[in-house]
Amino acid sequence: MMDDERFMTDSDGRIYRRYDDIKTKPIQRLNYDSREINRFIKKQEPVIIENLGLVDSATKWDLEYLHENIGNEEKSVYVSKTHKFMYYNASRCAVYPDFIPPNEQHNMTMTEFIRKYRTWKPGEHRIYFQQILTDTVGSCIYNDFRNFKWSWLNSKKERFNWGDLTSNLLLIGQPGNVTPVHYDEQQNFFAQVHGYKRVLLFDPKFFQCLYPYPFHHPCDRQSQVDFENPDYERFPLAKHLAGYEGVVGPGDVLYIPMCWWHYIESTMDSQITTSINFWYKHQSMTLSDLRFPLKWQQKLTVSRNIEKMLGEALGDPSEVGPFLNALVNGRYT
Ligand SMILES: CCC[C@@H](CC(=O)O)C(=O)C(=O)O
Ligand SMILES: [Zn+2]
Repeated sequence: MMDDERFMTDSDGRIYRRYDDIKTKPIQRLNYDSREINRFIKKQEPVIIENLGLVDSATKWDLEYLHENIGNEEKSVYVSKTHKFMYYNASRCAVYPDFIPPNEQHNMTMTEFIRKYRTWKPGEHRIYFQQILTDTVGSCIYNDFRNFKWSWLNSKKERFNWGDLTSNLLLIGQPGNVTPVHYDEQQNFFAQVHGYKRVLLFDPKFFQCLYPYPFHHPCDRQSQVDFENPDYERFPLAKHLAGYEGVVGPGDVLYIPMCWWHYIESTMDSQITTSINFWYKHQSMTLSDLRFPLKWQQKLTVSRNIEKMLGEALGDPSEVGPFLNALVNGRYT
Protein backbone atom coordinates (compact mmCIF):
# COMPACT_ATOMS: atom_id res chain seq x y z
CA MET A 1 0.00 0.00 0.00
CA MET A 2 2.87 2.31 0.83
CA ASP A 3 3.89 2.64 -2.82
CA ASP A 4 0.35 3.45 -3.97
CA GLU A 5 0.31 7.26 -4.01
CA ARG A 6 -3.50 7.26 -3.74
CA PHE A 7 -3.02 6.25 -0.10
CA MET A 8 -1.21 7.74 2.86
CA THR A 9 -0.07 6.37 6.20
CA ASP A 10 -0.60 8.64 9.20
CA SER A 11 1.59 8.88 12.31
CA ASP A 12 -0.46 6.13 14.01
CA GLY A 13 0.03 3.73 11.09
CA ARG A 14 -3.53 4.13 9.78
CA ILE A 15 -3.69 3.85 5.99
CA TYR A 16 -6.35 5.74 4.04
CA ARG A 17 -6.95 7.68 0.84
CA ARG A 18 -5.02 10.87 0.26
CA TYR A 19 -7.11 13.96 -0.57
CA ASP A 20 -4.61 16.79 -0.92
CA ASP A 21 -7.22 19.26 -2.27
CA ILE A 22 -9.41 19.10 0.81
CA LYS A 23 -8.44 21.41 3.68
CA THR A 24 -9.23 19.95 7.10
CA LYS A 25 -8.63 20.59 10.78
CA PRO A 26 -8.57 17.79 13.35
CA ILE A 27 -11.90 16.85 14.94
CA GLN A 28 -11.69 17.70 18.65
CA ARG A 29 -11.17 14.61 20.84
CA LEU A 30 -12.44 14.73 24.43
CA ASN A 31 -12.44 12.24 27.27
CA TYR A 32 -15.95 11.08 28.20
CA ASP A 33 -15.93 13.01 31.49
CA SER A 34 -15.12 16.36 29.89
CA ARG A 35 -17.70 19.06 30.47
CA GLU A 36 -16.80 20.42 27.03
CA ILE A 37 -18.74 17.60 25.34
CA ASN A 38 -22.11 19.21 26.04
CA ARG A 39 -20.86 22.46 24.51
CA PHE A 40 -20.06 20.71 21.23
CA ILE A 41 -23.42 18.92 21.14
CA LYS A 42 -25.32 22.11 22.01
CA LYS A 43 -23.47 23.99 19.21
CA GLN A 44 -24.04 20.97 16.93
CA GLU A 45 -20.35 20.61 16.15
CA PRO A 46 -18.59 17.24 15.69
CA VAL A 47 -16.53 15.80 18.52
CA ILE A 48 -14.89 12.41 19.17
CA ILE A 49 -15.65 11.13 22.69
CA GLU A 50 -13.03 8.77 24.14
CA ASN A 51 -13.26 6.02 26.77
CA LEU A 52 -17.02 6.34 27.13
CA GLY A 53 -17.57 2.56 26.94
CA LEU A 54 -20.89 3.24 25.19
CA VAL A 55 -20.98 -0.13 23.42
CA ASP A 56 -18.34 -2.08 25.35
CA SER A 57 -20.73 -5.03 25.50
CA ALA A 58 -20.38 -5.28 21.69
CA THR A 59 -16.60 -5.74 21.83
CA LYS A 60 -17.18 -9.50 21.72
CA TRP A 61 -19.20 -9.14 18.47
CA ASP A 62 -16.64 -10.83 16.25
CA LEU A 63 -17.86 -12.87 13.27
CA GLU A 64 -17.91 -16.12 15.27
CA TYR A 65 -19.99 -14.65 18.09
CA LEU A 66 -22.37 -12.96 15.65
CA HIS A 67 -22.67 -16.19 13.67
CA GLU A 68 -23.67 -17.99 16.87
CA ASN A 69 -26.00 -15.36 18.27
CA ILE A 70 -27.36 -12.86 15.79
CA GLY A 71 -30.05 -15.19 14.50
CA ASN A 72 -30.51 -16.74 11.09
CA GLU A 73 -32.94 -14.20 9.63
CA GLU A 74 -31.51 -12.73 6.47
CA LYS A 75 -29.50 -9.56 6.96
CA SER A 76 -29.01 -6.53 4.72
CA VAL A 77 -25.67 -6.55 2.90
CA TYR A 78 -24.65 -4.08 0.18
CA VAL A 79 -22.54 -5.37 -2.71
CA SER A 80 -20.47 -2.96 -4.81
CA LYS A 81 -18.29 -3.33 -7.91
CA THR A 82 -16.06 -0.63 -6.44
CA HIS A 83 -14.95 0.32 -2.93
CA LYS A 84 -17.71 2.93 -2.72
CA PHE A 85 -21.09 2.29 -1.11
CA MET A 86 -23.24 5.29 -1.98
CA TYR A 87 -26.74 5.02 -0.56
CA TYR A 88 -29.62 5.41 -3.03
CA ASN A 89 -33.38 5.23 -2.75
CA ALA A 90 -34.47 2.63 -5.31
CA SER A 91 -38.09 3.86 -5.19
CA ARG A 92 -37.03 7.08 -6.97
CA CYS A 93 -35.42 5.40 -9.97
CA ALA A 94 -38.60 5.94 -12.01
CA VAL A 95 -38.01 9.71 -12.02
CA TYR A 96 -34.45 9.19 -13.33
CA PRO A 97 -34.77 6.24 -15.76
CA ASP A 98 -31.09 6.55 -16.81
CA PHE A 99 -29.91 6.18 -13.23
CA ILE A 100 -27.55 3.21 -12.77
CA PRO A 101 -27.57 1.96 -9.17
CA PRO A 102 -23.99 2.29 -7.80
CA ASN A 103 -24.32 -0.89 -5.72
CA GLU A 104 -26.88 -3.58 -4.85
CA GLN A 105 -28.69 -4.36 -1.65
CA HIS A 106 -28.81 -8.13 -0.97
CA ASN A 107 -30.38 -10.14 1.83
CA MET A 108 -28.32 -13.02 3.11
CA THR A 109 -27.81 -15.02 6.29
CA MET A 110 -24.88 -14.30 8.59
CA THR A 111 -23.43 -17.63 7.47
CA GLU A 112 -23.46 -16.47 3.84
CA PHE A 113 -22.01 -13.06 4.69
CA ILE A 114 -19.16 -14.63 6.69
CA ARG A 115 -18.42 -17.10 3.87
CA LYS A 116 -18.23 -14.23 1.36
CA TYR A 117 -16.17 -12.17 3.76
CA ARG A 118 -13.64 -14.92 4.38
CA THR A 119 -13.23 -16.01 0.75
CA TRP A 120 -13.13 -12.47 -0.71
CA LYS A 121 -10.26 -11.76 -3.12
CA PRO A 122 -9.10 -8.36 -4.43
CA GLY A 123 -10.97 -7.47 -7.62
CA GLU A 124 -14.16 -9.22 -6.50
CA HIS A 125 -17.26 -7.24 -5.61
CA ARG A 126 -16.95 -5.76 -2.15
CA ILE A 127 -19.50 -6.31 0.61
CA TYR A 128 -20.73 -4.11 3.44
CA PHE A 129 -23.05 -5.52 6.14
CA GLN A 130 -25.53 -2.79 7.13
CA GLN A 131 -28.32 -4.14 9.29
CA ILE A 132 -30.70 -2.33 11.61
CA LEU A 133 -30.65 -4.00 15.04
CA THR A 134 -34.17 -5.19 15.65
CA ASP A 135 -35.74 -7.49 18.21
CA THR A 136 -35.21 -10.42 15.83
CA VAL A 137 -31.62 -10.74 17.05
CA GLY A 138 -30.77 -13.60 19.41
CA SER A 139 -31.09 -13.20 23.19
CA CYS A 140 -27.32 -12.83 23.77
CA ILE A 141 -27.11 -9.98 21.29
CA TYR A 142 -30.23 -8.44 22.80
CA ASN A 143 -28.63 -8.60 26.24
CA ASP A 144 -25.45 -6.98 24.92
CA PHE A 145 -27.64 -4.30 23.31
CA ARG A 146 -29.41 -3.66 26.62
CA ASN A 147 -25.98 -3.22 28.23
CA PHE A 148 -25.12 -0.25 26.03
CA LYS A 149 -24.82 2.92 28.12
CA TRP A 150 -28.42 3.99 27.55
CA SER A 151 -28.37 6.27 30.61
CA TRP A 152 -25.68 8.41 28.96
CA LEU A 153 -27.57 8.43 25.65
CA ASN A 154 -30.89 9.26 27.30
CA SER A 155 -29.29 12.09 29.29
CA LYS A 156 -28.08 13.69 26.02
CA LYS A 157 -31.43 13.16 24.31
CA GLU A 158 -33.26 14.85 27.16
CA ARG A 159 -30.71 17.64 27.69
CA PHE A 160 -30.73 18.67 24.03
CA ASN A 161 -34.41 18.00 23.47
CA TRP A 162 -33.75 15.49 20.70
CA GLY A 163 -36.53 13.41 19.20
CA ASP A 164 -36.76 9.62 19.52
CA LEU A 165 -34.00 7.16 18.74
CA THR A 166 -35.04 5.96 15.27
CA SER A 167 -32.59 3.10 14.77
CA ASN A 168 -29.26 1.49 15.43
CA LEU A 169 -27.36 0.29 12.41
CA LEU A 170 -24.75 -2.46 12.80
CA LEU A 171 -22.05 -1.94 10.17
CA ILE A 172 -19.45 -4.58 9.32
CA GLY A 173 -17.07 -3.57 6.55
CA GLN A 174 -13.95 -4.60 4.69
CA PRO A 175 -10.77 -2.51 4.89
CA GLY A 176 -10.99 0.12 2.15
CA ASN A 177 -14.80 0.34 2.00
CA VAL A 178 -15.96 3.96 1.55
CA THR A 179 -19.26 5.64 2.33
CA PRO A 180 -19.08 8.74 0.09
CA VAL A 181 -19.86 12.18 1.44
CA HIS A 182 -23.53 12.72 2.29
CA TYR A 183 -25.72 14.11 5.05
CA ASP A 184 -28.47 12.59 7.19
CA GLU A 185 -31.33 14.58 8.71
CA GLN A 186 -30.72 13.00 12.09
CA GLN A 187 -28.37 13.42 15.04
CA ASN A 188 -25.91 10.53 15.17
CA PHE A 189 -23.71 9.00 17.88
CA PHE A 190 -21.41 6.81 15.82
CA ALA A 191 -19.69 4.16 17.98
CA GLN A 192 -16.60 2.39 16.60
CA VAL A 193 -16.19 -1.19 17.90
CA HIS A 194 -13.50 -2.93 15.83
CA GLY A 195 -10.97 -1.51 13.40
CA TYR A 196 -10.50 2.09 12.33
CA LYS A 197 -12.48 4.51 10.18
CA ARG A 198 -11.22 7.80 8.78
CA VAL A 199 -13.89 10.44 8.80
CA LEU A 200 -14.22 13.80 7.06
CA LEU A 201 -16.98 16.17 8.18
CA PHE A 202 -18.20 19.45 6.68
CA ASP A 203 -20.53 22.08 8.10
CA PRO A 204 -23.98 22.20 6.39
CA LYS A 205 -22.99 25.67 5.10
CA PHE A 206 -20.84 23.90 2.46
CA PHE A 207 -24.07 22.92 0.63
CA GLN A 208 -22.97 24.90 -2.43
CA CYS A 209 -19.53 23.29 -2.46
CA LEU A 210 -20.88 19.74 -2.28
CA TYR A 211 -23.64 19.98 -4.91
CA PRO A 212 -26.15 17.45 -3.49
CA TYR A 213 -28.24 15.52 -6.00
CA PRO A 214 -31.78 16.89 -6.49
CA PHE A 215 -34.38 16.01 -3.84
CA HIS A 216 -36.26 13.68 -6.23
CA HIS A 217 -33.06 11.89 -7.36
CA PRO A 218 -32.37 8.37 -6.01
CA CYS A 219 -29.13 9.78 -4.52
CA ASP A 220 -30.89 12.55 -2.62
CA ARG A 221 -28.70 13.71 0.32
CA GLN A 222 -25.54 12.45 -1.43
CA SER A 223 -22.92 14.81 -2.87
CA GLN A 224 -22.19 14.71 -6.61
CA VAL A 225 -18.53 15.50 -5.89
CA ASP A 226 -16.22 12.48 -6.13
CA PHE A 227 -13.39 13.17 -3.68
CA GLU A 228 -11.10 10.75 -5.53
CA ASN A 229 -11.60 12.48 -8.86
CA PRO A 230 -13.29 15.86 -8.30
CA ASP A 231 -14.72 17.43 -11.49
CA TYR A 232 -13.93 21.09 -10.84
CA GLU A 233 -15.42 22.03 -14.22
CA ARG A 234 -18.88 20.89 -13.13
CA PHE A 235 -18.37 21.59 -9.43
CA PRO A 236 -16.01 24.61 -9.19
CA LEU A 237 -16.99 25.55 -5.64
CA ALA A 238 -15.75 22.14 -4.40
CA LYS A 239 -12.30 23.78 -4.40
CA HIS A 240 -13.38 25.79 -1.37
CA LEU A 241 -14.20 22.78 0.81
CA ALA A 242 -12.86 23.04 4.35
CA GLY A 243 -13.82 20.65 7.10
CA TYR A 244 -12.76 18.42 9.94
CA GLU A 245 -10.91 15.12 9.86
CA GLY A 246 -10.24 12.33 12.32
CA VAL A 247 -9.84 8.59 12.75
CA VAL A 248 -12.17 6.70 15.08
CA GLY A 249 -10.94 3.47 16.65
CA PRO A 250 -12.31 0.91 19.11
CA GLY A 251 -14.11 2.65 21.97
CA ASP A 252 -14.39 6.04 20.23
CA VAL A 253 -17.79 7.66 19.73
CA LEU A 254 -18.10 10.32 17.03
CA TYR A 255 -20.93 12.84 17.33
CA ILE A 256 -22.11 13.59 13.77
CA PRO A 257 -24.48 16.57 14.05
CA MET A 258 -27.69 16.50 12.01
CA CYS A 259 -27.22 17.65 8.40
CA TRP A 260 -23.42 17.70 8.65
CA TRP A 261 -21.78 16.26 5.58
CA HIS A 262 -19.70 13.17 6.36
CA TYR A 263 -17.39 10.82 4.46
CA ILE A 264 -16.40 7.58 6.22
CA GLU A 265 -13.71 5.15 5.08
CA SER A 266 -12.56 1.86 6.64
CA THR A 267 -8.77 2.16 6.86
CA MET A 268 -6.70 -0.29 4.81
CA ASP A 269 -4.74 -1.41 7.88
CA SER A 270 -7.95 -2.56 9.63
CA GLN A 271 -8.65 -6.31 9.65
CA ILE A 272 -12.41 -5.69 9.76
CA THR A 273 -14.44 -2.63 10.80
CA THR A 274 -17.48 -2.86 13.06
CA SER A 275 -19.54 0.20 14.00
CA ILE A 276 -22.89 0.81 15.65
CA ASN A 277 -24.69 4.09 15.07
CA PHE A 278 -27.47 5.73 17.06
CA TRP A 279 -29.71 7.92 14.86
CA TYR A 280 -32.02 10.36 16.65
CA LYS A 281 -34.74 12.52 15.15
CA HIS A 282 -33.75 16.15 15.51
CA GLN A 283 -35.26 18.37 18.14
CA SER A 284 -38.74 19.63 17.47
CA MET A 285 -38.39 23.31 16.51
CA THR A 286 -41.28 25.68 17.33
CA LEU A 287 -41.78 28.99 15.50
CA SER A 288 -40.87 30.88 18.70
CA ASP A 289 -37.46 29.11 18.67
CA LEU A 290 -36.64 30.47 15.23
CA ARG A 291 -33.86 33.05 15.04
CA PHE A 292 -32.90 34.85 11.84
CA PRO A 293 -30.84 34.53 9.77
CA LEU A 294 -31.57 30.82 9.75
CA LYS A 295 -28.73 28.35 10.29
CA TRP A 296 -27.76 26.25 7.28
CA GLN A 297 -29.30 23.14 8.94
CA GLN A 298 -32.62 25.01 8.78
CA LYS A 299 -32.02 26.39 5.27
CA LEU A 300 -31.37 22.81 4.16
CA THR A 301 -34.78 21.77 5.49
CA VAL A 302 -36.36 24.77 3.73
CA SER A 303 -34.62 23.84 0.45
CA ARG A 304 -35.85 20.25 0.71
CA ASN A 305 -39.41 21.40 1.41
CA ILE A 306 -39.26 23.73 -1.63
CA GLU A 307 -38.07 20.97 -3.97
CA LYS A 308 -40.61 18.53 -2.56
CA MET A 309 -43.48 21.04 -2.80
CA LEU A 310 -42.49 22.05 -6.35
CA GLY A 311 -42.55 18.40 -7.44
CA GLU A 312 -46.12 18.18 -6.16
CA ALA A 313 -47.22 21.62 -7.41
CA LEU A 314 -45.85 21.01 -10.92
CA GLY A 315 -47.22 17.49 -10.91
CA ASP A 316 -43.93 16.15 -12.31
CA PRO A 317 -40.57 16.05 -10.44
CA SER A 318 -38.67 16.31 -13.73
CA GLU A 319 -40.09 19.83 -14.19
CA VAL A 320 -38.55 21.09 -10.94
CA GLY A 321 -35.08 21.76 -12.44
CA PRO A 322 -36.27 23.71 -15.53
CA PHE A 323 -38.74 25.64 -13.36
CA LEU A 324 -36.09 26.67 -10.81
CA ASN A 325 -33.71 27.67 -13.61
CA ALA A 326 -36.45 29.82 -15.16
CA LEU A 327 -37.10 31.36 -11.75
CA VAL A 328 -33.43 32.15 -10.96
CA ASN A 329 -31.42 32.57 -14.17
CA GLY A 330 -31.18 36.16 -15.27
CA ARG A 331 -33.28 37.23 -12.30
CA TYR A 332 -31.30 36.26 -9.21
CA THR A 333 -28.02 35.49 -11.02
C1 LIG B 1 -25.31 3.53 6.13
C2 LIG B 1 -24.59 4.33 7.20
C3 LIG B 1 -23.10 4.38 6.96
C4 LIG B 1 -22.37 5.26 7.98
C5 LIG B 1 -20.93 5.50 7.51
C6 LIG B 1 -20.08 4.23 7.55
O1 LIG B 1 -19.84 3.78 8.69
O2 LIG B 1 -19.74 3.70 6.49
C7 LIG B 1 -23.07 6.63 8.04
O3 LIG B 1 -23.02 7.39 7.09
C8 LIG B 1 -23.82 7.02 9.25
O4 LIG B 1 -23.72 6.32 10.29
O5 LIG B 1 -24.54 8.07 9.16
ZN1 LIG C 1 -24.51 8.96 7.26
